[in-house]
Amino acid sequence: MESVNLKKRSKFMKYHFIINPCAGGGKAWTAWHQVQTALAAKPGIQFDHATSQYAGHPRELAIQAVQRGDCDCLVVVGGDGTLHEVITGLIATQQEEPLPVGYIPAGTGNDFARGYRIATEPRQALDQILTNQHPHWINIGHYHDFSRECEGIFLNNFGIGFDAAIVHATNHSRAKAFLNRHHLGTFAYIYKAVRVFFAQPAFRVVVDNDGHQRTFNHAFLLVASNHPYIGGGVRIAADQRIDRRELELVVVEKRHWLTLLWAMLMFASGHLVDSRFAHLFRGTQLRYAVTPAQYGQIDGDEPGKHPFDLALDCCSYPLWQTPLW
Ligand SMILES: Nc1ncnc2c1ncn2[C@@H]1O[C@H](COP(=O)(O)OP(=O)(O)OP(=O)(O)O)[C@@H](O)[C@H]1O
Repeated sequence: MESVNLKKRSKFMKYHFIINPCAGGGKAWTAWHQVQTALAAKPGIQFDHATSQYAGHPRELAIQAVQRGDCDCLVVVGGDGTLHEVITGLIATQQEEPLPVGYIPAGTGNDFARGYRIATEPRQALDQILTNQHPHWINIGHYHDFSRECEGIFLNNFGIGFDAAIVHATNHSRAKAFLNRHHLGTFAYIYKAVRVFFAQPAFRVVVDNDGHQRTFNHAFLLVASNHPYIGGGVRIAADQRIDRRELELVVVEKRHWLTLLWAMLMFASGHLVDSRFAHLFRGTQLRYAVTPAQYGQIDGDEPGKHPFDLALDCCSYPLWQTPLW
């Protein structure tokens, strides 16, 4: 994918907003109203919008925007799941000159905004888009799962085991909608994390590290990251950068519940990578397999519970948004 002609777009751009009104328990809808007010105060900015009506619709709206060809930048108002869907749709269209994306974060976790340094205040995030002058190419994780013969991307992370079981438990919790509505989504994660900690069994991971196999028979947490943050701001890959063509894989083992508890406390405090409990692998390509069946999470979405046989590599996509620093 080339960045040809993207520079000339900085003036007279037309923005197409895609809003997921349900993201963040309705936070995105409030954010969109703030964005609309801010746009109304800036005459001359051309924009239109579409509201997603169901899960999967953001992807379809992104593809339709490319097919119409009547905008210069797609702006997502929603959570990381909505952004993931939109970029998946855009990559699927295989545009010669990719339509750049801006993001107004309004989900529960907003890890992508932390990783790319986007303000969580909608008007400030909008300014980062409107004042931007050139495309910023970000790294994106691409996976092929040979166990199910499917592929896809991740902007944040692809987790298997502990974090994915928390995502599963939280997503299927009856309290989630209530807690989100009252901006208490983080408590739902913590509550489920404690329960999963005791319930989650160890599993087997075989990592192919440049032709040398490393086997972990008691893996508990396995996360491939594209930037440092997971689970609403926990630092799991401290040195990872979203503008660097690289992925980081961390494996944590369950040897004894006390050492695991210590590792999980290091994880929660953002110091896991400094601990002796974490095994790190870095590269533009990663290859590993997991047995038996485990929960997975891809940017917070659930591919289901099954064995994984994964090959990861990197691709890139342009954002039209200046990072905060
Ligand atoms: N109108 C809609 N009704 C229900 N779901 C929708 C609608 N529009 C989009 N979705 C789906 O909602 C899902 C979750 O969105 P998203 O991840 O952005 O919000 P969130 O879960 O609140 O935020 P976070 O991922 O930060 O926790 C996406 O898969 C998206 O397809």
